[in-house]
Amino acid sequence: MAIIELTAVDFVRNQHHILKNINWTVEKNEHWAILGLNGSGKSSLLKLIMAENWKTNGELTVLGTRFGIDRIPELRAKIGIVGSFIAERFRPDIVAENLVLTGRYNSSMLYREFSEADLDEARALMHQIGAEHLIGRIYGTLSQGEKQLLLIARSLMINPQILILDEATSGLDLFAKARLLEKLHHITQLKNGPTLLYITHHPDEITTDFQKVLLLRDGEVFDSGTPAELLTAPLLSDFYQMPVTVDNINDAYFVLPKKS
Ligand SMILES: Nc1ncnc2c1ncn2[C@@H]1O[C@H](COP(=O)(O)OP(=O)(O)OP(=O)(O)O)[C@@H](O)[C@H]1O
Repeated sequence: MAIIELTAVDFVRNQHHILKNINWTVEKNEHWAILGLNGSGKSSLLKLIMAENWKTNGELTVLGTRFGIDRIPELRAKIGIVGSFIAERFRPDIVAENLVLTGRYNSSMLYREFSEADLDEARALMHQIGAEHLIGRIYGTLSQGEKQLLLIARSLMINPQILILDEATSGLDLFAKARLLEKLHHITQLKNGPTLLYITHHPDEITTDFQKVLLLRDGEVFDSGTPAELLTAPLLSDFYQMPVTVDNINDAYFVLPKKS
C-alpha cells in the first residue's frame, strides 16, 4: 500500500484554484523533496496531507486513511510536522521539554496532566537528537536553529509515520543546516522510521537520503522523478522558466540563475 496517494486532487480557496489535478504517489521507503517557487502550492499540498486543508475534488489517501470516508484524528497523530507555521503556535514562555512533550498530544500547549516521567521521555528524545543542551531553556529565548531542533524533537515524540519538514532550514547558519541534514540522515536510518516530505527552495539540501523529487509549478505537478533525472540544467531551466546552471559537488546539487 502506498503511503500517500493523490488522484486528480484539486484545492480551491476563496475562488483561488491553488492546486490543480494533482496526481502523486509516495511509496513506502521513499523520501521526497518538494521544490517550487513561492506561491507554487507546496505548503497547501502538505496541509492537505495533514488534514489542515480539505481537498475540493479528487481522491486522497494517506496511510490508508481515505479523506471524506475514514476518521481523520487518528491520521493526524501519525504525522509529524516541522515548519514555521507550527513554530509560531507556541507561547514564548514554554519550557523546551514541555514543548517537545506537546508533540504527543498534537497541541501547542500541555492541556492535560503530565508527569515528570513524561518530561523525562521528552528529555530522552532531546538527547537522542543532540538537543540536550536546550533542556530547561525557555522557547522564546532560543535562536531560530535551536527552535528548529526542538520542533524536530517534538515531531518525533509520536513516532510519526510521515515527517513533514516545510523549509526547516530557513534561518539556520551553514553548520546548523549541515547538522540538521545529518539528523535527518539518522532518521532515515531508523528501523520503521518515518517517510520524509521535505520542502525546500535549496536543491543542495536534497541529499542522497531523498530518492524522489516533486516539482510543483503554479499549483500543478510539473514533473516527478529521481534527483538525477530532474536536477539538470535543461529541465530546471524549463521548470523555473529562467535559465539556470546546475553543479553537483560532493553529491549536492547547486542551482544558480545563469548570468546573461
Ligand atoms: N486560504 C487561501 N485563500 C486564498 N489563497 C490562498 C490561501 N492559501 C494559500 N493561498 C494562495 O495559494 C498559493 C499557494 O500558496 P502556498 O502557501 O501553498 O505556496 P508555497 O509554494 O508554499 O509558497 P512559499 O514558497 O512562498 O511558502 C499562493 O498564491 C497563496 O497566496
